[in-house]
Amino acid sequence: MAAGSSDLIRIGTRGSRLALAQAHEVRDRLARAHGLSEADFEIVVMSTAGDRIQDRPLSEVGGKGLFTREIEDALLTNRIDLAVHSAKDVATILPDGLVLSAFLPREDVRDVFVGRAARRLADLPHGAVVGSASLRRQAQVKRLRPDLKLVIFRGNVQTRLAKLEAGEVDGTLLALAGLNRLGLAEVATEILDTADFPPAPGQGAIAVESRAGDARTAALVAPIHHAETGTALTAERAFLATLDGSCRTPIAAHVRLDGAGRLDFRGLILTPDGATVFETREEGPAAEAEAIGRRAGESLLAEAGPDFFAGWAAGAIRPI
Ligand SMILES: NCc1[nH]cc(CCC(=O)O)c1CC(=O)O
Repeated sequence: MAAGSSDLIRIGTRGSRLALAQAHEVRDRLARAHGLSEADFEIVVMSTAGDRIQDRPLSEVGGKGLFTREIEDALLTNRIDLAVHSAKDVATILPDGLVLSAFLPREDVRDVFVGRAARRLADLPHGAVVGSASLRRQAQVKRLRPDLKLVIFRGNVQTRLAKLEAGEVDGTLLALAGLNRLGLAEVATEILDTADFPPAPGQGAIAVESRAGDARTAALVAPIHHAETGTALTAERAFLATLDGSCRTPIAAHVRLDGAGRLDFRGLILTPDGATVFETREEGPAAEAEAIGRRAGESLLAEAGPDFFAGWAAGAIRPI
């Protein structure tokens, strides 16, 4: 590619260390796939509402695209060519004119416990304090340990680890994928099994977003797209979309592919106190990923009944 700055491939990202690590991974894979060098790319760092609002739980701040909107605006106004996101931060409905054009091979989907008072979640003393900003993780912890006190714990991975170190909480939960990408996996004191801690839809995957009509960027990212991750994410995102993806509902989903064209889907919704859980499993051809995810969502909606979600609207069930 010519060295003229007009030819630079502009990659939009948030500025956290994790976001930058993800943007660099996309850049490096693109460079390898096309015989390009770092000098052919520009990393454009942007701040999102999710980065600026630190004092409230994400579920209260609400709104779709909390970590993506400003970056999507930059795509739509042609200030960047592609955006790199944690797939789990990307809303199920994208702004008109944008598409998810590639997914990188998925990292480990599991959550980890980082404990100070104990190495294992089960060994925390009665009434210990666990910090998490995620309603899903809060509900899953409450389900196993109703005695624990859950507090809102915002900030990027480093900030949360510093708060833990400072003694603000006795333990916290993080995505192993993020720790791996930061080279910080050794801070985990327990890797949580997906049986008890199924991940958020999309956890561990990096998504590339671009303009729908942008053939140049589509061709650029095609070689770095990982088809299996795309299939898993298609099912998990269809599930989330069917359930409305309200950030106020703890939702978990995990797709496994057997490598022979079959897909195994597990999806759950919980009440925030973890006392009630609805779970579904679906199995089918990987080629029907979207329909399987939707079917799983519909079956949970039917099982949980309208009151499950109506309770939220009416405030009958409160976020912890
Ligand atoms: N906005 C939070 C967020 N979005 C993606 C990740 C981790 C990386 C991933 O799931 O791919 C994290 C941090 C965490 O959950 O610990």
